[in-house]
Amino acid sequence: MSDKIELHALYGGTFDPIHYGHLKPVEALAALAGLHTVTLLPNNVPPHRPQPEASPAQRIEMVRLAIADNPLFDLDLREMQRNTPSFTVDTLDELRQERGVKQPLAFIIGQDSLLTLHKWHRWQDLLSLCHLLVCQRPGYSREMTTPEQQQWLEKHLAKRPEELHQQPAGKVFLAETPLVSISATEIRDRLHQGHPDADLLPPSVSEFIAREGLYRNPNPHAILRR
Ligand SMILES: Nc1ncnc2c1ncn2[C@@H]1O[C@H](COP(=O)(O)OP(=O)(O)OP(=O)(O)O)[C@@H](O)[C@H]1O
Ligand SMILES: O=C(O)c1ccc[n+]([C@@H]2O[C@H](COP(=O)([O-])O)[C@@H](O)[C@H]2O)c1
Repeated sequence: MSDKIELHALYGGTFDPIHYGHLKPVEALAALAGLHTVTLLPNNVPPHRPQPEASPAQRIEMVRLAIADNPLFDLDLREMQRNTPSFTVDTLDELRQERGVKQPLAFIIGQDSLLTLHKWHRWQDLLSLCHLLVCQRPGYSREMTTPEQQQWLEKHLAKRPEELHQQPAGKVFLAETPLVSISATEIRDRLHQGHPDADLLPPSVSEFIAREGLYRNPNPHAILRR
């Protein structure tokens, strides 16, 4: 048996609901970065946004259905066990304690999340705990918004995916993933207006949403967004 420690990648999200914009870019990322497994990590209390419309149990079930036939993905429910804001740095601290200092760990985000990373709790500690693997997202620049953030990015950029496997943390990998123009907000809005969600998410998730009558009532957050 090889004693090589494999890179473990986690993909956090609110997944309200999970959709092809989550799944397709990450499948491509896995091929580019040599990931054998991607662990989906649904949050309980999203730190920087309104509470999800679907319940935790419904979001978990949608994730389960979405990945049921795809051996690339598995599921970690640890954030669901905490009722405090699901700060990523807390989850990574916990994983580091479990996995030790040598295990290469990565956290996957979309480009929109990278651009607001400086607002995350203890964001400066993230790269001491993991690598960040970043999928492109339509409408979001690959340039950071300030020279300081751009400098930070360039200092940590991984030039080759191999670097992610050779050290436990500290690199940012900007992956050339396909642009998928889907958001959970768009899906919720479509369903609130009685439009179909076809082709935006896996059929099993779409069927679950219909069965549960999810996202059917007028959007509870619409007033807040005006
Ligand atoms: N279409 C997409 N392309 C690339 N990354 C995405 C895409 N949709 C979501 N992500 C990334 O997936 C992670 C989890 O996202 P989240 O569950 O909030 O989905 P969302 O579609 O952005 O939701 P919402 O519209 O409710 O804000 C984030 O890091 C986000 O950047
Ligand atoms: O730790 C933070 O401060 C923090 C702030 C915003 C988002 N996150 C995490 O980033 C992931 C994507 O978040 P979201 O809101 O786009 O679904 C999810 O795992 C969140 O818990 C984490």
